[in-house]
Amino acid sequence: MSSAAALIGALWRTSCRRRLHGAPRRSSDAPAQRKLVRSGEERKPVICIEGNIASGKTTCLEYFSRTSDIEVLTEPISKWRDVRGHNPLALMYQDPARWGITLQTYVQLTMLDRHLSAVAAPVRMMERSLYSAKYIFVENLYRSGKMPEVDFAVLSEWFEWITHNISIPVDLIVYLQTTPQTCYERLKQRCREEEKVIPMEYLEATHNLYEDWLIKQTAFPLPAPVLVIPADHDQQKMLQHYEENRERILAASGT
Ligand SMILES: Nc1ncnc2c1ncn2[C@@H]1O[C@H](COP(=O)(O)OP(=O)(O)O)[C@@H](O)[C@H]1O
Ligand SMILES: O=c1ccn([C@H]2C[C@H](O)[C@@H](COP(=O)(O)O)O2)c(=O)[nH]1
Repeated sequence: MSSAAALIGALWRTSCRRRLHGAPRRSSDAPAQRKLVRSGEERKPVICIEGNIASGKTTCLEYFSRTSDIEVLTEPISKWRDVRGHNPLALMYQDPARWGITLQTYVQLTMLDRHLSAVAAPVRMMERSLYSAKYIFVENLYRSGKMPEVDFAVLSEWFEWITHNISIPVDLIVYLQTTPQTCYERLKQRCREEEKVIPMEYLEATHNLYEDWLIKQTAFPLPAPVLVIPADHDQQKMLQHYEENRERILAASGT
């Protein structure tokens, strides 16, 4: 994979991360943790756009992609739908107990690759993260009884090894906060073949996990501060919200 080469030249180095005053402990804040970091590259701000399925993340990224100084990375969903001729996303929705670990292993790899890829512009905005793959989707499969305990244990070991040993810088999380009902309507409108089987209960479960993680901040460590943007509004209103929040987003990323 493209970023594997980046790791080969990586250095073991003490990772001193900025810590917001009073912010909850973050997963990447292990004291004086020596982590693998990309070498030979200036550190640039990274903003992750988080939100439930069909909440409007891609649409938000499209809007910001019109700004030349921002590099936009969407989720590598085309890979999840086609790895050497197989479709692990479709398989997972057909039989989560059998294929959940297959999809989530590949999601973890491809998201890690996204995080480690060279940043081509002064600011990076990316859709979701290694963190939400684990804290929302793996967690949901496990809690709903659709992922065997051994699969959850193996994925958790991988995740913990990665986050303890590799620096995954995130400077700001922008949470597009929707109701599950809004997502259900947008999901139906988008009509992605693999997702036709998604029931409302699935969106409620992932919504609750997002809320526990990013709003109540009780479930899992936060890798970065969170900016919440209410996202149930129509497209035009959302574009206004993005414009209103542009400075806060870019300022919070340190630019
Ligand atoms: N504010 C909005 N109001 C109505 N429909 C929207 C809005 N934002 C996005 N959509 C539509 O909802 C669907 C899902 O949006 P998308 O940006 O793909 O979400 P995500 O990337 O979070 O899955 C798409 O068909 C998109 O055109
Ligand atoms: O870790 C993950 C991340 C995503 N998915 C699924 C959920 C959706 O069906 C797609 C992503 O689509 P968005 O509409 O952009 O949220 O992939 C998953 O199963 N596991």
